[in-house]
Amino acid sequence: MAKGVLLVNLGSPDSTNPKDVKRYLGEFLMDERVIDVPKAFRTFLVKGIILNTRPKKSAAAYKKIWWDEGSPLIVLTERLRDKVDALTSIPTVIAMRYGKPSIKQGLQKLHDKGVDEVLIVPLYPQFAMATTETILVLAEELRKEHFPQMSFTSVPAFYNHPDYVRVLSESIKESLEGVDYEHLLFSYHGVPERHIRKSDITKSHCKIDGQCCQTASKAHQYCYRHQCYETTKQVAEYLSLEEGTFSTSFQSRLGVDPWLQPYTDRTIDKMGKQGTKKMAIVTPAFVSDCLETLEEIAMEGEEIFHEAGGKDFHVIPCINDRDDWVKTLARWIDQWAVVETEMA
Ligand SMILES: C=CC1=C(C)c2cc3[nH]c(cc4nc(cc5[nH]c(cc1n2)c(C)c5CCC(=O)O)C(CCC(=O)O)=C4C)c(C)c3C=C
Ligand SMILES: [Fe+2]
Ligand SMILES: [Fe+2]
Repeated sequence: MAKGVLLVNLGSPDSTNPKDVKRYLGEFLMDERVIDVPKAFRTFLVKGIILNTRPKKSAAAYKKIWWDEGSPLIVLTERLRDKVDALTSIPTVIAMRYGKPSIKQGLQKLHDKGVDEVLIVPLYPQFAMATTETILVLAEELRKEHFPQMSFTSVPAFYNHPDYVRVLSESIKESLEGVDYEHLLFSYHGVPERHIRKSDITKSHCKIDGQCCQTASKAHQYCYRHQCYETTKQVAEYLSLEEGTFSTSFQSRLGVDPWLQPYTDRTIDKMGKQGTKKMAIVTPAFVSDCLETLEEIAMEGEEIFHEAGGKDFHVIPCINDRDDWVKTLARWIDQWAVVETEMA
């Protein structure tokens, strides 16, 4: 039995050309775990409405953040892979849930190296059906159809893992060194409230009422909202942040359904209008900097803050390919390899 690792991130378009952006958004938004409505309605919404207007707007946004080497999200995931691969003896490849390299290509690469035991690492600290779950479901479908000899194990959501909390907290501490700020906002990618209820394995716990996420429940193993608030809480404890100097919000909503609140854009606007002059912002739902951090937060967010009367807007980078994060991932991989070998 030979072991290998598949690091999986969200993915990006092949280029900033609106045609490539349209193809990417089509694959992304037709995923039933992203826009979770009946297929006929999803097809109408995505192909009949969203893909007629959004690709041009998104392409313009991608143009603002694109690097010479390509999409920041892909380049940063490649850098992470190179560093992790150099630290462990287990072959490590990357894959994207949408776009390239696909999960099928990643598994094929591992297969070609003789790997038949795969550790899947969804690069999302918090579980969501639109991220972690869709990766695992697709990987299993591909395994059954193309790689029946392979077996999979996956790294669970690591939102509260002490190693991850330490890496994220240290990254915040370093970025804030010498920075004068009044408020630190933890901005997570949003999801429709409906997704939270759908992922509730108890079918009755998640009410999104401000209390459920603080009341112990086995539902929290799959509750994105709980896991986001827990990441904030544990980082705040690690950094000894004072109550009232930090808060949590949710960004990037799409469509008219209610998404998790408070919304990041409105929060930034409100803070500026209420007199906050210096704020810092961190985006812990993203391991790699991407469109949502480099454009929506660092550009649009800053503009909202300035227009609302704010002055200094400090954006903390994602953990990307930081050495302590690379070492953490390599250690998790090595631990998995040892345990699996001992059990074999
Ligand atoms: C219904 C729509 C969407 C859900 C639900 C959603 C959840 C979700 N997404 C991420 C991480 C990323 N999303 C990114 C871009 C992006 N997300 C959506 C829509 C939903 N996301 C769209 C339409 C886009 C494309 C850009 C745009 O048109 O605005 C990215 C960036 C990709 C990049 O190339 O840089 C990331 C990363 C999470 C973590 C999440 C749920 C928890
Ligand atoms: Fe998204
Ligand atoms: Fe909850």
